[in-house]
Amino acid sequence: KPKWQKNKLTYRIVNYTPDMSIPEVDESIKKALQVWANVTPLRFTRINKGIADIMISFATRVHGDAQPFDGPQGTLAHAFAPSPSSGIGGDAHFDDDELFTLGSSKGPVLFLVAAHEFGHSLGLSHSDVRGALMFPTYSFTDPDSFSLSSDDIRGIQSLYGL
Ligand SMILES: CN1c2ccc([C@H]3CN(Cc4ccccc4)C(=O)CO3)cc2CS1(=O)=O
Ligand SMILES: [Zn+2]
Ligand SMILES: [Zn+2]
Repeated sequence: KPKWQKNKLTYRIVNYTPDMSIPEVDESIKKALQVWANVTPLRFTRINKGIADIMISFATRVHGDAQPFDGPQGTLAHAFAPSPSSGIGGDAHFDDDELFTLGSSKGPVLFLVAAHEFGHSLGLSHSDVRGALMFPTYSFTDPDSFSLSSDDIRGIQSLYGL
C-alpha cells in the first residue's frame, strides 16, 4: 500500500469554489486534515504557492487528468494515492458541478467530502463498514457530531501508527 514516507506534509488550496466563502473553504479543508492528524503522527502545513504534497483544486468535467468529472451528482470528488514518482499523488480534486456547503443538507458538506478524500490522499481505500468515513457513498451527517469510525482509525494507523 503506497504511503507517505514522511510525517510532515504540505497542502495548497489552488483555487476556490463559488459555493462558499474563502474562509469557509479554508476552514473546511483545515478541519478535514485535522481529522487525520488527530489519530496519527501526520502534520499538515499550508503553503500558498509552489508545489505542495497535497494540491487541492475545484474543477468540472475534463480537467487535466484521466478522470473527468461527471456533472452534478454522482462523483463528488476524487483523490490520488501517495506516489513516490508522480506529482499528482496525494492531490484532491472536487467536482464544482456539485453545490458544496458548510453544513446544510442542500448539498455535500465540503468538510466531510474533503475528510474522505484526504483518506485516499494518505493511502486509504474504501471501507465496507457502513458508517465509516471511507465508505464509498456519501451520507449527510452533522459536521459538528462527526467522528472517525474505528475502521477508519485502524486503517490509517496501520499505515502511519498513532
Ligand atoms: C462523510 N462521508 C463521505 C464523504 C464522501 C464520500 C465520497 C462519496 N462520493 C460519491 C460516490 C458515490 C458512489 C460511489 C463512489 C463515489 C464521492 O465521489 C467522494 O466522496 C463518502 C463518504 C462516506 S461518509 O461517511 O458519508
Ligand atoms: Zn481530477
Ligand atoms: Zn472515496
